[in-house]
Amino acid sequence: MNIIAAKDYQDMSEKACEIVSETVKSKDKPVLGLATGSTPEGLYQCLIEKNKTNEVNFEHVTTFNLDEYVGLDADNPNSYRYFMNEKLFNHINVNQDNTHVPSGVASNLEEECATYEKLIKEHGAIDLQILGIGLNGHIGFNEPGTPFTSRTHIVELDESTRQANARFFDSMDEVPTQAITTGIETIMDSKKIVLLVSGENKADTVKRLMEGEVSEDFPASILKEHADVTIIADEAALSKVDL
Ligand SMILES: N[C@@H]1[C@@H](O)[C@H](O)[C@@H](COP(=O)(O)O)O[C@@H]1O
Repeated sequence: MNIIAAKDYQDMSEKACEIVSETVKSKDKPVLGLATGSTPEGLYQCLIEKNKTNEVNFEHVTTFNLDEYVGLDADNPNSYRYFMNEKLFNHINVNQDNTHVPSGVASNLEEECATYEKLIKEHGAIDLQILGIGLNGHIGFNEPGTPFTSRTHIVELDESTRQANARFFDSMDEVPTQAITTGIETIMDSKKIVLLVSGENKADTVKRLMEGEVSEDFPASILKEHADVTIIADEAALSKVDL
C-alpha cells in the first residue's frame, strides 16, 4: 500500500482530485468507482471546479457507485443516488445515463445485484475505485465478517454503522437496516484503488488497517493484497501510526 500523508481534509481532497483527473485524462473511456459519505465530498467539489474550467472532461466517463440503502429511492435526500446527483453528477458534464448506483428499491433485489455485477463486467473493469472507510473497517457496506470472495449483495447493516450514519437522518428509526453493496471481490477487481481517510475519529481505524493482519473481521485489510492501492490520509487520521 502506498501511503500519501496529507496535511488536512482540503489537502487530502486536492491530492485525490489530482489522481482522479489524471485517470480521466489518460483513458478514452474511463470507468470510475465512486463512494459516498462525508469523506469524498471535498474531492467531488474539486472535480466540479476542474470541470468548470475545462481542465477535466467527463463526457466519456462511466461511473459505478459502491452502494445504496435498501428502501430509499432516488428522490429521497438520504439515498446515495440523491447524494451523488447533488454532490457531483448534476454539476459536471457527465452523461447521467452513464452514472450507475445500485437500486435499493428494485422489486427483485437479488436480480439487481446480479445485473449490477454484469454491468460492471461489460465495461471491462473499474479503472479507479475511490473508497472511504467505516470506523469498523467496512468498505462500501461490506461489514466485518463479509467473505473476501463476495460480489454485489444485500447486507444487514451493523448497528454501529447505522449509528455512525444516523447524523444524516431525522431519527435512528429512519436509518435503513439493509443496503445493497458491491462485494469485496468486486472492489478488488478494480485496476487502481484510492482510499481516503480524514479526521481523528478514524485514527484507530487507520492504525488497525496498517498494523493489523488481513482478516475478514476487518474488511479493508484485504486492500493490502491489491497491487495498486494508495491511501491518502490526513495528519489527524495518521496520528496513531508511525510512518
Ligand atoms: N457506505 C458508506 C461507505 O462507503 C463510507 O466509506 C463510510 C464512511 O463514511 P464517512 O466518509 O462519512 O466517514 O460510510 C458509509 O457507510
